[in-house]
Amino acid sequence: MLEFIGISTHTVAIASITILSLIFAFYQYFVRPLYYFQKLNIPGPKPSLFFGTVFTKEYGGHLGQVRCIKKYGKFYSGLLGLKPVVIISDPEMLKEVLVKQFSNFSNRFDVIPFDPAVSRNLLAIKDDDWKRIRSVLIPTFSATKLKQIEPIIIDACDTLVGKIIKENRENGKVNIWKLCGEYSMEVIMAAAFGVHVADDARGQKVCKAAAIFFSSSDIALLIASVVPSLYHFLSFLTRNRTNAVNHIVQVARAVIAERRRNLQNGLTNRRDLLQLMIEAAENGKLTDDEIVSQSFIFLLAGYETTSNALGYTSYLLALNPQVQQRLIDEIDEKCPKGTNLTIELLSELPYLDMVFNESLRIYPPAYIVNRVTKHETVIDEVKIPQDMMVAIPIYGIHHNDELWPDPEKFIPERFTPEEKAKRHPFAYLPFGNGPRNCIGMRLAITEAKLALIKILQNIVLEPVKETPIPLEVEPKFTLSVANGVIIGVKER
Ligand code: HEM
Repeated sequence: MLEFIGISTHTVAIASITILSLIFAFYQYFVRPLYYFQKLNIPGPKPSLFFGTVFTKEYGGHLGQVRCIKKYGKFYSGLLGLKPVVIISDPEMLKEVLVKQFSNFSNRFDVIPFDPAVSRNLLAIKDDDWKRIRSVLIPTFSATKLKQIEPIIIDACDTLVGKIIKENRENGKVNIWKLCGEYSMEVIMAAAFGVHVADDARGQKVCKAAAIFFSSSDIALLIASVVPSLYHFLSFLTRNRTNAVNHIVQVARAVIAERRRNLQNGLTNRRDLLQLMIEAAENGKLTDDEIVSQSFIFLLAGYETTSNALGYTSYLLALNPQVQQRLIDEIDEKCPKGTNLTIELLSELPYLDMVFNESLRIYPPAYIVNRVTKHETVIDEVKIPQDMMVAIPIYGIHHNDELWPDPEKFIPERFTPEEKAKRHPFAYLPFGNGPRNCIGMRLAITEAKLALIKILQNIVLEPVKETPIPLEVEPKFTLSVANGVIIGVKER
């Protein structure tokens, strides 16, 4: 019959097989994952075709974590595009993942594909490579080594407070979010790239590149999360990001070369994170590619997180005058204006510690982290398959009212030693936990606390009519805010 209209049965057979194969492939690749967890009897929100659960309004982002924990409990499932993921929020189970069964959970799932020039970074590398590089870098972040970059931080604190006062005198208000960003950038550039942002053209080049990197489109990442193999075909969408990375890499290489020339010429170099890594390289412990990758990841993981933490704390203090006054009293007693700031001072300010901890609880800049299983395991009688991505919803845990009564309230007293002792240590994870926790934690805390002391020695923070209340928080690369945060200040 079909021969009458010029189509042979042979052609029809081939077309039918092709169509059936395509339907089968479509089913296998896109539809089957939707039922993966149903078969395993693991609860979770219903995934949608192509995008799974994590991009949906109801279950995606930081607020989705809170909703899901309430609805599905301590262990639920999701789909990151097509990738099955289990989400664990129970502190005891997390202790198992992050510490007790660490050897099975020592790697992360590669959500972000890194450009090859910076792919040897600590966040991304795996297994023995990670172990080796982490052990080389750990001493670089020790208290003694941190002391060596203290002058960089103190300088940046002075600049920050100078800028706040100037902006307030000119405008009667301050974009504290932006200024905290500049402060954090100044510290990380000086510490990890050895360049001074204000008066070094290379510093400005990296700053510009970083700004492009942090603001560039995530469409490629979104598509890659659905079909990972497509990422490399999307280079036209990631060109800006790749160029930005190349600029950052060029500067890092130039500074490394300059530092080596200095040493050959008998000059001494400043002691910062970069210098400590260069010294490790002299002993054959790191390659130049690895140093560049670490400088890059310190910028990526350390800039926005620390800046946001300081921005959120300033915002919370402005809105909570009683807490702010108590903190000012503590600062006035232990280190009044004019006292030389030092890292040692921080141990004398317990209320500052409580305030900063509570701020990181309410607004954890790294609001989700993950691990991946090497082999199948059982935790709390739940079977977790091999190669499974395990997500840890930090924001959801910090806002779980079973762990934190009145979770939206800013109550620094939650962090008195007595209150802390009553709580499971894995109910609070702003820096992750276990051997693969945040390596920059000590630097971040020091940087933020010294800035807060310097700020409150000089000014009082307060809300103005432009201050966003409530704060609209956006889950981007870090937990961020949409349009900056404007506050008022009064000089003391
Ligand atoms: C307030 C600021 C910061 C926060 C909230 C934060 C948070 C985190 C979190 C939650 C993780 C994952 C931990 C885990 O998976 O258990 C992490 C990892 C990491 N952070 Fe931070 N971080 C901050 C600042 C910094 C700074 C200043 C640096 C570096 C200069 C840094 C470098 C890193 C690196 C390299 C990793 C990967 C560690 C590894 O895999 O071994 N972070 N951070």
